[in-house]
Order: sequence, then structure tokens, then C-alpha cells
Amino acid sequence: MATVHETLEASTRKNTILKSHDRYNESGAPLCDAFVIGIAGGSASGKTHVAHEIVRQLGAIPSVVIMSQDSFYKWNSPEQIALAFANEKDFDHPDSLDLDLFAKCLRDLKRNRQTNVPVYSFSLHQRLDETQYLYGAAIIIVEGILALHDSELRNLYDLKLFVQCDSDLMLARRIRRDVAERGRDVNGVIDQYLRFVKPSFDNFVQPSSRYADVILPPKENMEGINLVVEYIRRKLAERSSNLRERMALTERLLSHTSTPVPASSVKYDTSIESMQRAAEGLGVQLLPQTPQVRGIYTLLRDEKCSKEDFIFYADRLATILVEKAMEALPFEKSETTTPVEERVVGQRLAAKEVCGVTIIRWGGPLERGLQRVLRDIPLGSLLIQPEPNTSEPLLMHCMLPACVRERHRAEEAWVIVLGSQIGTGSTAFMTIRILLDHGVREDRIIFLTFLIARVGGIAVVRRAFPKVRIITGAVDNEVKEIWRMDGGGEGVKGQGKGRKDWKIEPGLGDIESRYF
Ligand SMILES: Nc1ncnc2c1ncn2[C@@H]1O[C@H](COP(=O)(O)OP(=O)(O)O)[C@@H](O)[C@H]1O
Ligand SMILES: Nc1ccn([C@@H]2O[C@H](COP(=O)(O)O)[C@@H](O)[C@H]2O)c(=O)n1
Repeated sequence: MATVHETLEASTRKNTILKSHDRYNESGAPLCDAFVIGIAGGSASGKTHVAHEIVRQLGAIPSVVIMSQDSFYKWNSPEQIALAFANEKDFDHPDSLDLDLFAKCLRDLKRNRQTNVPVYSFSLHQRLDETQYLYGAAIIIVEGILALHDSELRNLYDLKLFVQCDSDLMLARRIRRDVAERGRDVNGVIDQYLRFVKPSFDNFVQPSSRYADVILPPKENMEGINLVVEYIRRKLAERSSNLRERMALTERLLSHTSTPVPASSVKYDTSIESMQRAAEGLGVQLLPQTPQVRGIYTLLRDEKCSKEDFIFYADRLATILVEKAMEALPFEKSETTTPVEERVVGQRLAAKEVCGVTIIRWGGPLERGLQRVLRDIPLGSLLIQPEPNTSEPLLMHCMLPACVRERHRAEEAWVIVLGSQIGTGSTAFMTIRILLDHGVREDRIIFLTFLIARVGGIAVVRRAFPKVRIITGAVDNEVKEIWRMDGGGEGVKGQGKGRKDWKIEPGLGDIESRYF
């Protein structure tokens, strides 16, 4: 028998997040749901093969999730498991599946929310205790023998496919696969096939082919798959947006803002009054500009600041920012006994769940400060990187803390987000949107940053998410378009390989490179 580890590997192989990308408008609302493709067909007809071929051909398109109906087999009692091992349990009737849960998970994922999909073991004939977290799909491929049978599921698909295959070919493939991968023997596979698989195919699976938009042949089906992939590409192109570009076009966007940002006559005016005015206009919280804070910025801005000093003072500043964030968290009365046996009334943190989310590299210089103030805080991470051609932010990796991954906990959680500077605002925007998708309340997100560009994407972020608290230590003037060379440093477009990027002026330079 396969080990639980092997079983898990086999059963989760179909539910894979590859990458994810951004698809929201400037108001923070999702532009569109994920595109969902339903693939049905008999057992071993080639549904998984078709799903993987579509993913392979889509290639550069960032996020595709394959959701398998197999994950939704119901929990089985010990008696049912004994029947299953004797090949006497019917796993092909629609009643063997939790179709309601299947539709709920798909609905959530389609609407850009997280979902936690059950994990099923074919070798143990049982749903396992763990679930698989999925989030961020732009395209969802659903595959299963009954994927087109249920009307609730059908209503969620944008495209319906059916893989047509001869019964003898399906039986031959199933014997080979079930013996090799699912811990079965030949006689058992044949018994189960004749008793349950074939009748169910005739009664439920084959009749559902009438709902399909496209019927694919079992072999030599590349031509059909090519057409399907072309169709998906067209649909995605219709939906695409270039948010970062639009966020950087600040004049146009600022004219939309309800709170006008006062213009400064001095090019690089970093005076206290100028920063305070800008922060107020933008609705961001500026750290009190104490001599200490001003002194730290003066050191950090200095191009001659050594790495050692930069790290020390960035950590110090991060600690001050986190201390400021603490003022937003709820505290309650708490009694304690002192070492001299006296009772005193004090305070304790009253938030049920507090966690941090850092954006890999971008939030790194703030992490030590967070952990100094909130020692055991769970810290999740996101990797958001620009798409090479458009510079659109892409979510490449999503490792959120448990209290955000589960929706009922996310609704209670306070989240402190770390990002070193907000220029075009596109990464900040995407991070906030990801947290909202998970159910975190807008007024419980606290965004900490060293620096904001007054004329930049911050206006869009504020307008889209007015309840998010943004705390910064400084507000600088503007965000400028540059050409970032592949090997590092700035260059001129057309002279060497690189990509479009933005930088804040006067700024702190490339904070991550100076810190790491
Ligand atoms: N077009 C194809 N050409 C050759 N082999 C295929 C093809 N489609 C599927 N197979 C093989 O048949 C078996 C079952 O295919 P799979 O896609 O897992 O079926 P399903 O998901 O419908 O149960 C696998 O071993 C797979 O490699
Ligand atoms: N414990 C189980 C659960 C399901 N099956 C069979 O799996 C088939 C569906 O999966 P495909 O990948 O082939 O689409 C279905 O026909 C069930 O008979 C099983 O054998 N054991």
C-alpha cells in the first residue's frame, strides 16, 4: 500500500497553482471572475491529459489551477472503506461526491476568493484530514467524470469540453493506471468496471456530453486543444488590464481623487510642513517628525551611508513604525500579580488574531522591526514581481499565515503589511486586494512603509481602499519612469536589455539592495 506521503502526492497532483496575476480596476474591484473550463469524459478517457495540455500550451499565461472532481469524494465510514477494498463500493454514482462543496469551492475560486479543497486518497479510499489551499487563479480547469452532470457546476463554466473515448480504450488505460498509480489489481479493476463504472458511464457521463461546447477525440486531439487554447487566449486578452501603467499616469488619476493633493513649488521639498500637508491630503498617517526620525532619514538618504549603518537605522525606523501601528490595535484591561504579591490593573492586546504579511524582498527591511515589537507574530509572505513585458505585478507565490488562509479567521484578523516604499502603488494595491479577497476587513489592514511618493499611485490606493491605515515615516515628491537594465542599474531604453520601472525622487534609493 502507498504511504500517506505518496498518496498525498498522487492525489494532489491535479490541484496545482502555477502563478497568479492581477486583474482589478483602479477602484479596487475585480475586473472579472476567473475563466472556468469544465472537462468531462469517462474514467481514463484523457481528461487530465487534456487539462495538462491546455496548461502547457497556454504557456506564458500566469495562473492556472486544475481542480479535480476526485477531491470531492465524500468521507467514507469504516464499513464503506471495507466495501471499497472489496471493489464493492460505487464511486461512479453522483451520490458518492459532495457536489455542493465542489460548487462552493469553485464559486469561491472563480470570484477571486481563497478556497481550501479536500484531499482524497485513492489508495486509502478516504478523504484525508488536510485540505489544499488555492487562491489566485485567472483560469480554472475543472475535470471529472461528472463535471458536466451537475447543473450548479455547469452554470459556473465559461467553456465546456467532453473527451469522447471508446470503452475498450478507457478500460485498457484504466487497468494500467489503477495498477500503477492507485494500488489496485487487474481483477479488482475489471470487477469494479463492469459493476459500477460502465453503468454509470452509460447513465450519467455519456448523456452529459450534450452540454459540451466542444467534443474532443481521445487521441490525436491536438487540433481540438489548439482551437480551445486560441479561444481562451482571445477571452483573456479581452479581459486584460494594464493597471501599473494606469497607476503611474498620475495626473489623469489625481484629477479623479476627491481630496486634491497640494502641489509644492519647491522641487524636492522634504520639509516637515510639506510632508504633513501631503500626508493629510493623501489620508496617510505620517510618523511624528521628531528630531530622531528626521535624523534617521537624513542618514538613510545619504548616498555614502554604509550598509551596516543602513541596516541598523532601517531596523530602528521599522521598530518606530510598528510601534505606531500598535496604537491602532485594540487593548483591554488586564489584572496581574507583581513579584511582591500586589494586584495591579494594566492592559493587554485584545485582538484575537494579529499577523504580518511581507512582500518578499520589498518588505524585508521592515521584518526585524515587526518581530522586535511583536515577537511571535505569524509572518506570511507574498512574492509579487513585474511581468517582463508590461511590468504588471504578478503574484508568483502566496504563503499567507493560517489565520488569513481560512476565511472565518481572516474576518477576525488584523494584518500588518510590510512594503518598503510606495511609488506606483501597484504592489501595495495588489497586496491589499489579495487580503480583501481572503476576507480580511479593510479597516483591519495596517500598511507600514518607509516612504511614499506624493505624486504617484498612492492616490489610487487611497481612493480604492480608504479604510486601510497607511503609516509612513516620510512623503517625497514624485515617482519617475526609468529603464532598469537586466544586470542592474539604470540605462536608456533601446540600449541593452531591460524593462520599464519607476523610482521615487528624492527617495532612499533602491532600499532592498541597500539593505540586503
Ligand atoms: N491522447 C492521449 N494519448 C495517449 N495516452 C493518453 C492520451 N490521453 C490520456 N492518455 C493516457 O491514458 C491514461 C488516463 O488518462 P487521464 O488523462 O489520466 O484520464 P482521466 O483523467 O480521464 O481519468 C494516462 O495514462 C494517460 O497518459
Ligand atoms: N476510492 C475511489 C474513488 C474513485 N474511484 C474511481 O475513480 C474514477 C474517477 O477518476 P478518473 O481519474 O478516472 O476520472 C471513477 O470511475 C471511480 O470508479 C476509485 O476507483 N476509488
